[in-house]
Amino acid sequence: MSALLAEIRGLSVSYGRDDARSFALQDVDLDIAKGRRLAVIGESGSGKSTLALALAGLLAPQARIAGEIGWPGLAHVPMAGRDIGMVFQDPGGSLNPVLTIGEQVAEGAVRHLGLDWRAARSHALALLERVRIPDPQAALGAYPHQFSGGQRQRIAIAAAIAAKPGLLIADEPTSALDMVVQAEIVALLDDLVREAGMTLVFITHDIALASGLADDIAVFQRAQLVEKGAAQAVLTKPAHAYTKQLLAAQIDFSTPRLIDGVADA
Ligand SMILES: Nc1ncnc2c1ncn2[C@@H]1O[C@H](COP(=O)(O)OP(=O)(O)OP(=O)(O)O)[C@@H](O)[C@H]1O
Repeated sequence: MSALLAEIRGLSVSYGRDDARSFALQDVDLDIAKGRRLAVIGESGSGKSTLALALAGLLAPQARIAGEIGWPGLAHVPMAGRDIGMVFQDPGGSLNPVLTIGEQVAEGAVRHLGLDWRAARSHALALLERVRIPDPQAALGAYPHQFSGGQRQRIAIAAAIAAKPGLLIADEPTSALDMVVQAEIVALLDDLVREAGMTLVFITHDIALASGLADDIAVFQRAQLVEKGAAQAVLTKPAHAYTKQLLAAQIDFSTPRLIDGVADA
């Protein structure tokens, strides 16, 4: 049994006035095991991104929060950028168009690892090589618009892990990409988290994509966590009608790796 990284207890997040409050998350209890890959699945608006932002301490100031997130084993509440790396759907959103790739990937190492810019640039070069950006030396001085969508996402991943975070949260990181590139990015994330022993929270509406990578699955529907468990169990013996519906929709599109690809629990 893995140690716990995070313990989410009775977490509710709501927006709006008292008389018209809408819940983005409602009474969520979820454990995130250290070193495992958790897929958070659900339709649009089910609260997945809210969960990611709550973990990273990045909820909007107007969000009303109840319940708690505990970090057993950590001496302090983790900080986004340093202890938690974030990758979003649109790498354009996380990369600054007017800064070079080198500056952006090196920045986390300067700020959080205390490297000087020269050392951070070497660190950035190694990271760009690691995420397989062609000609990484030239890439250091290039700008985001000079890369394809898939390459930009690889660069955003390099920037997200530059400070060596223990937790990587990827929020729909492949939704804007074509299917071949999607699979490559998922494989890259999988390699990186295994290598570094990172914990991964992978948010997606695509249960088939999640099945290739997840150890554990949490299924959200309308702000509620409706099912959670080891990926193998959730995918082969779903307990909740909504999970069954998601699986049935995938099976209709005949995704053979849905069950075959499930990581061992
Ligand atoms: N800052 C905010 N102010 C008001 N409502 C919000 C805010 N952020 C999220 N919500 C609402 O909370 C609900 C959950 O949103 P959330 O983005 O977490 O869902 P999601 O499952 O990630 O959806 P998607 O896949 O479309 O990103 C939605 O109804 C959304 O409109």
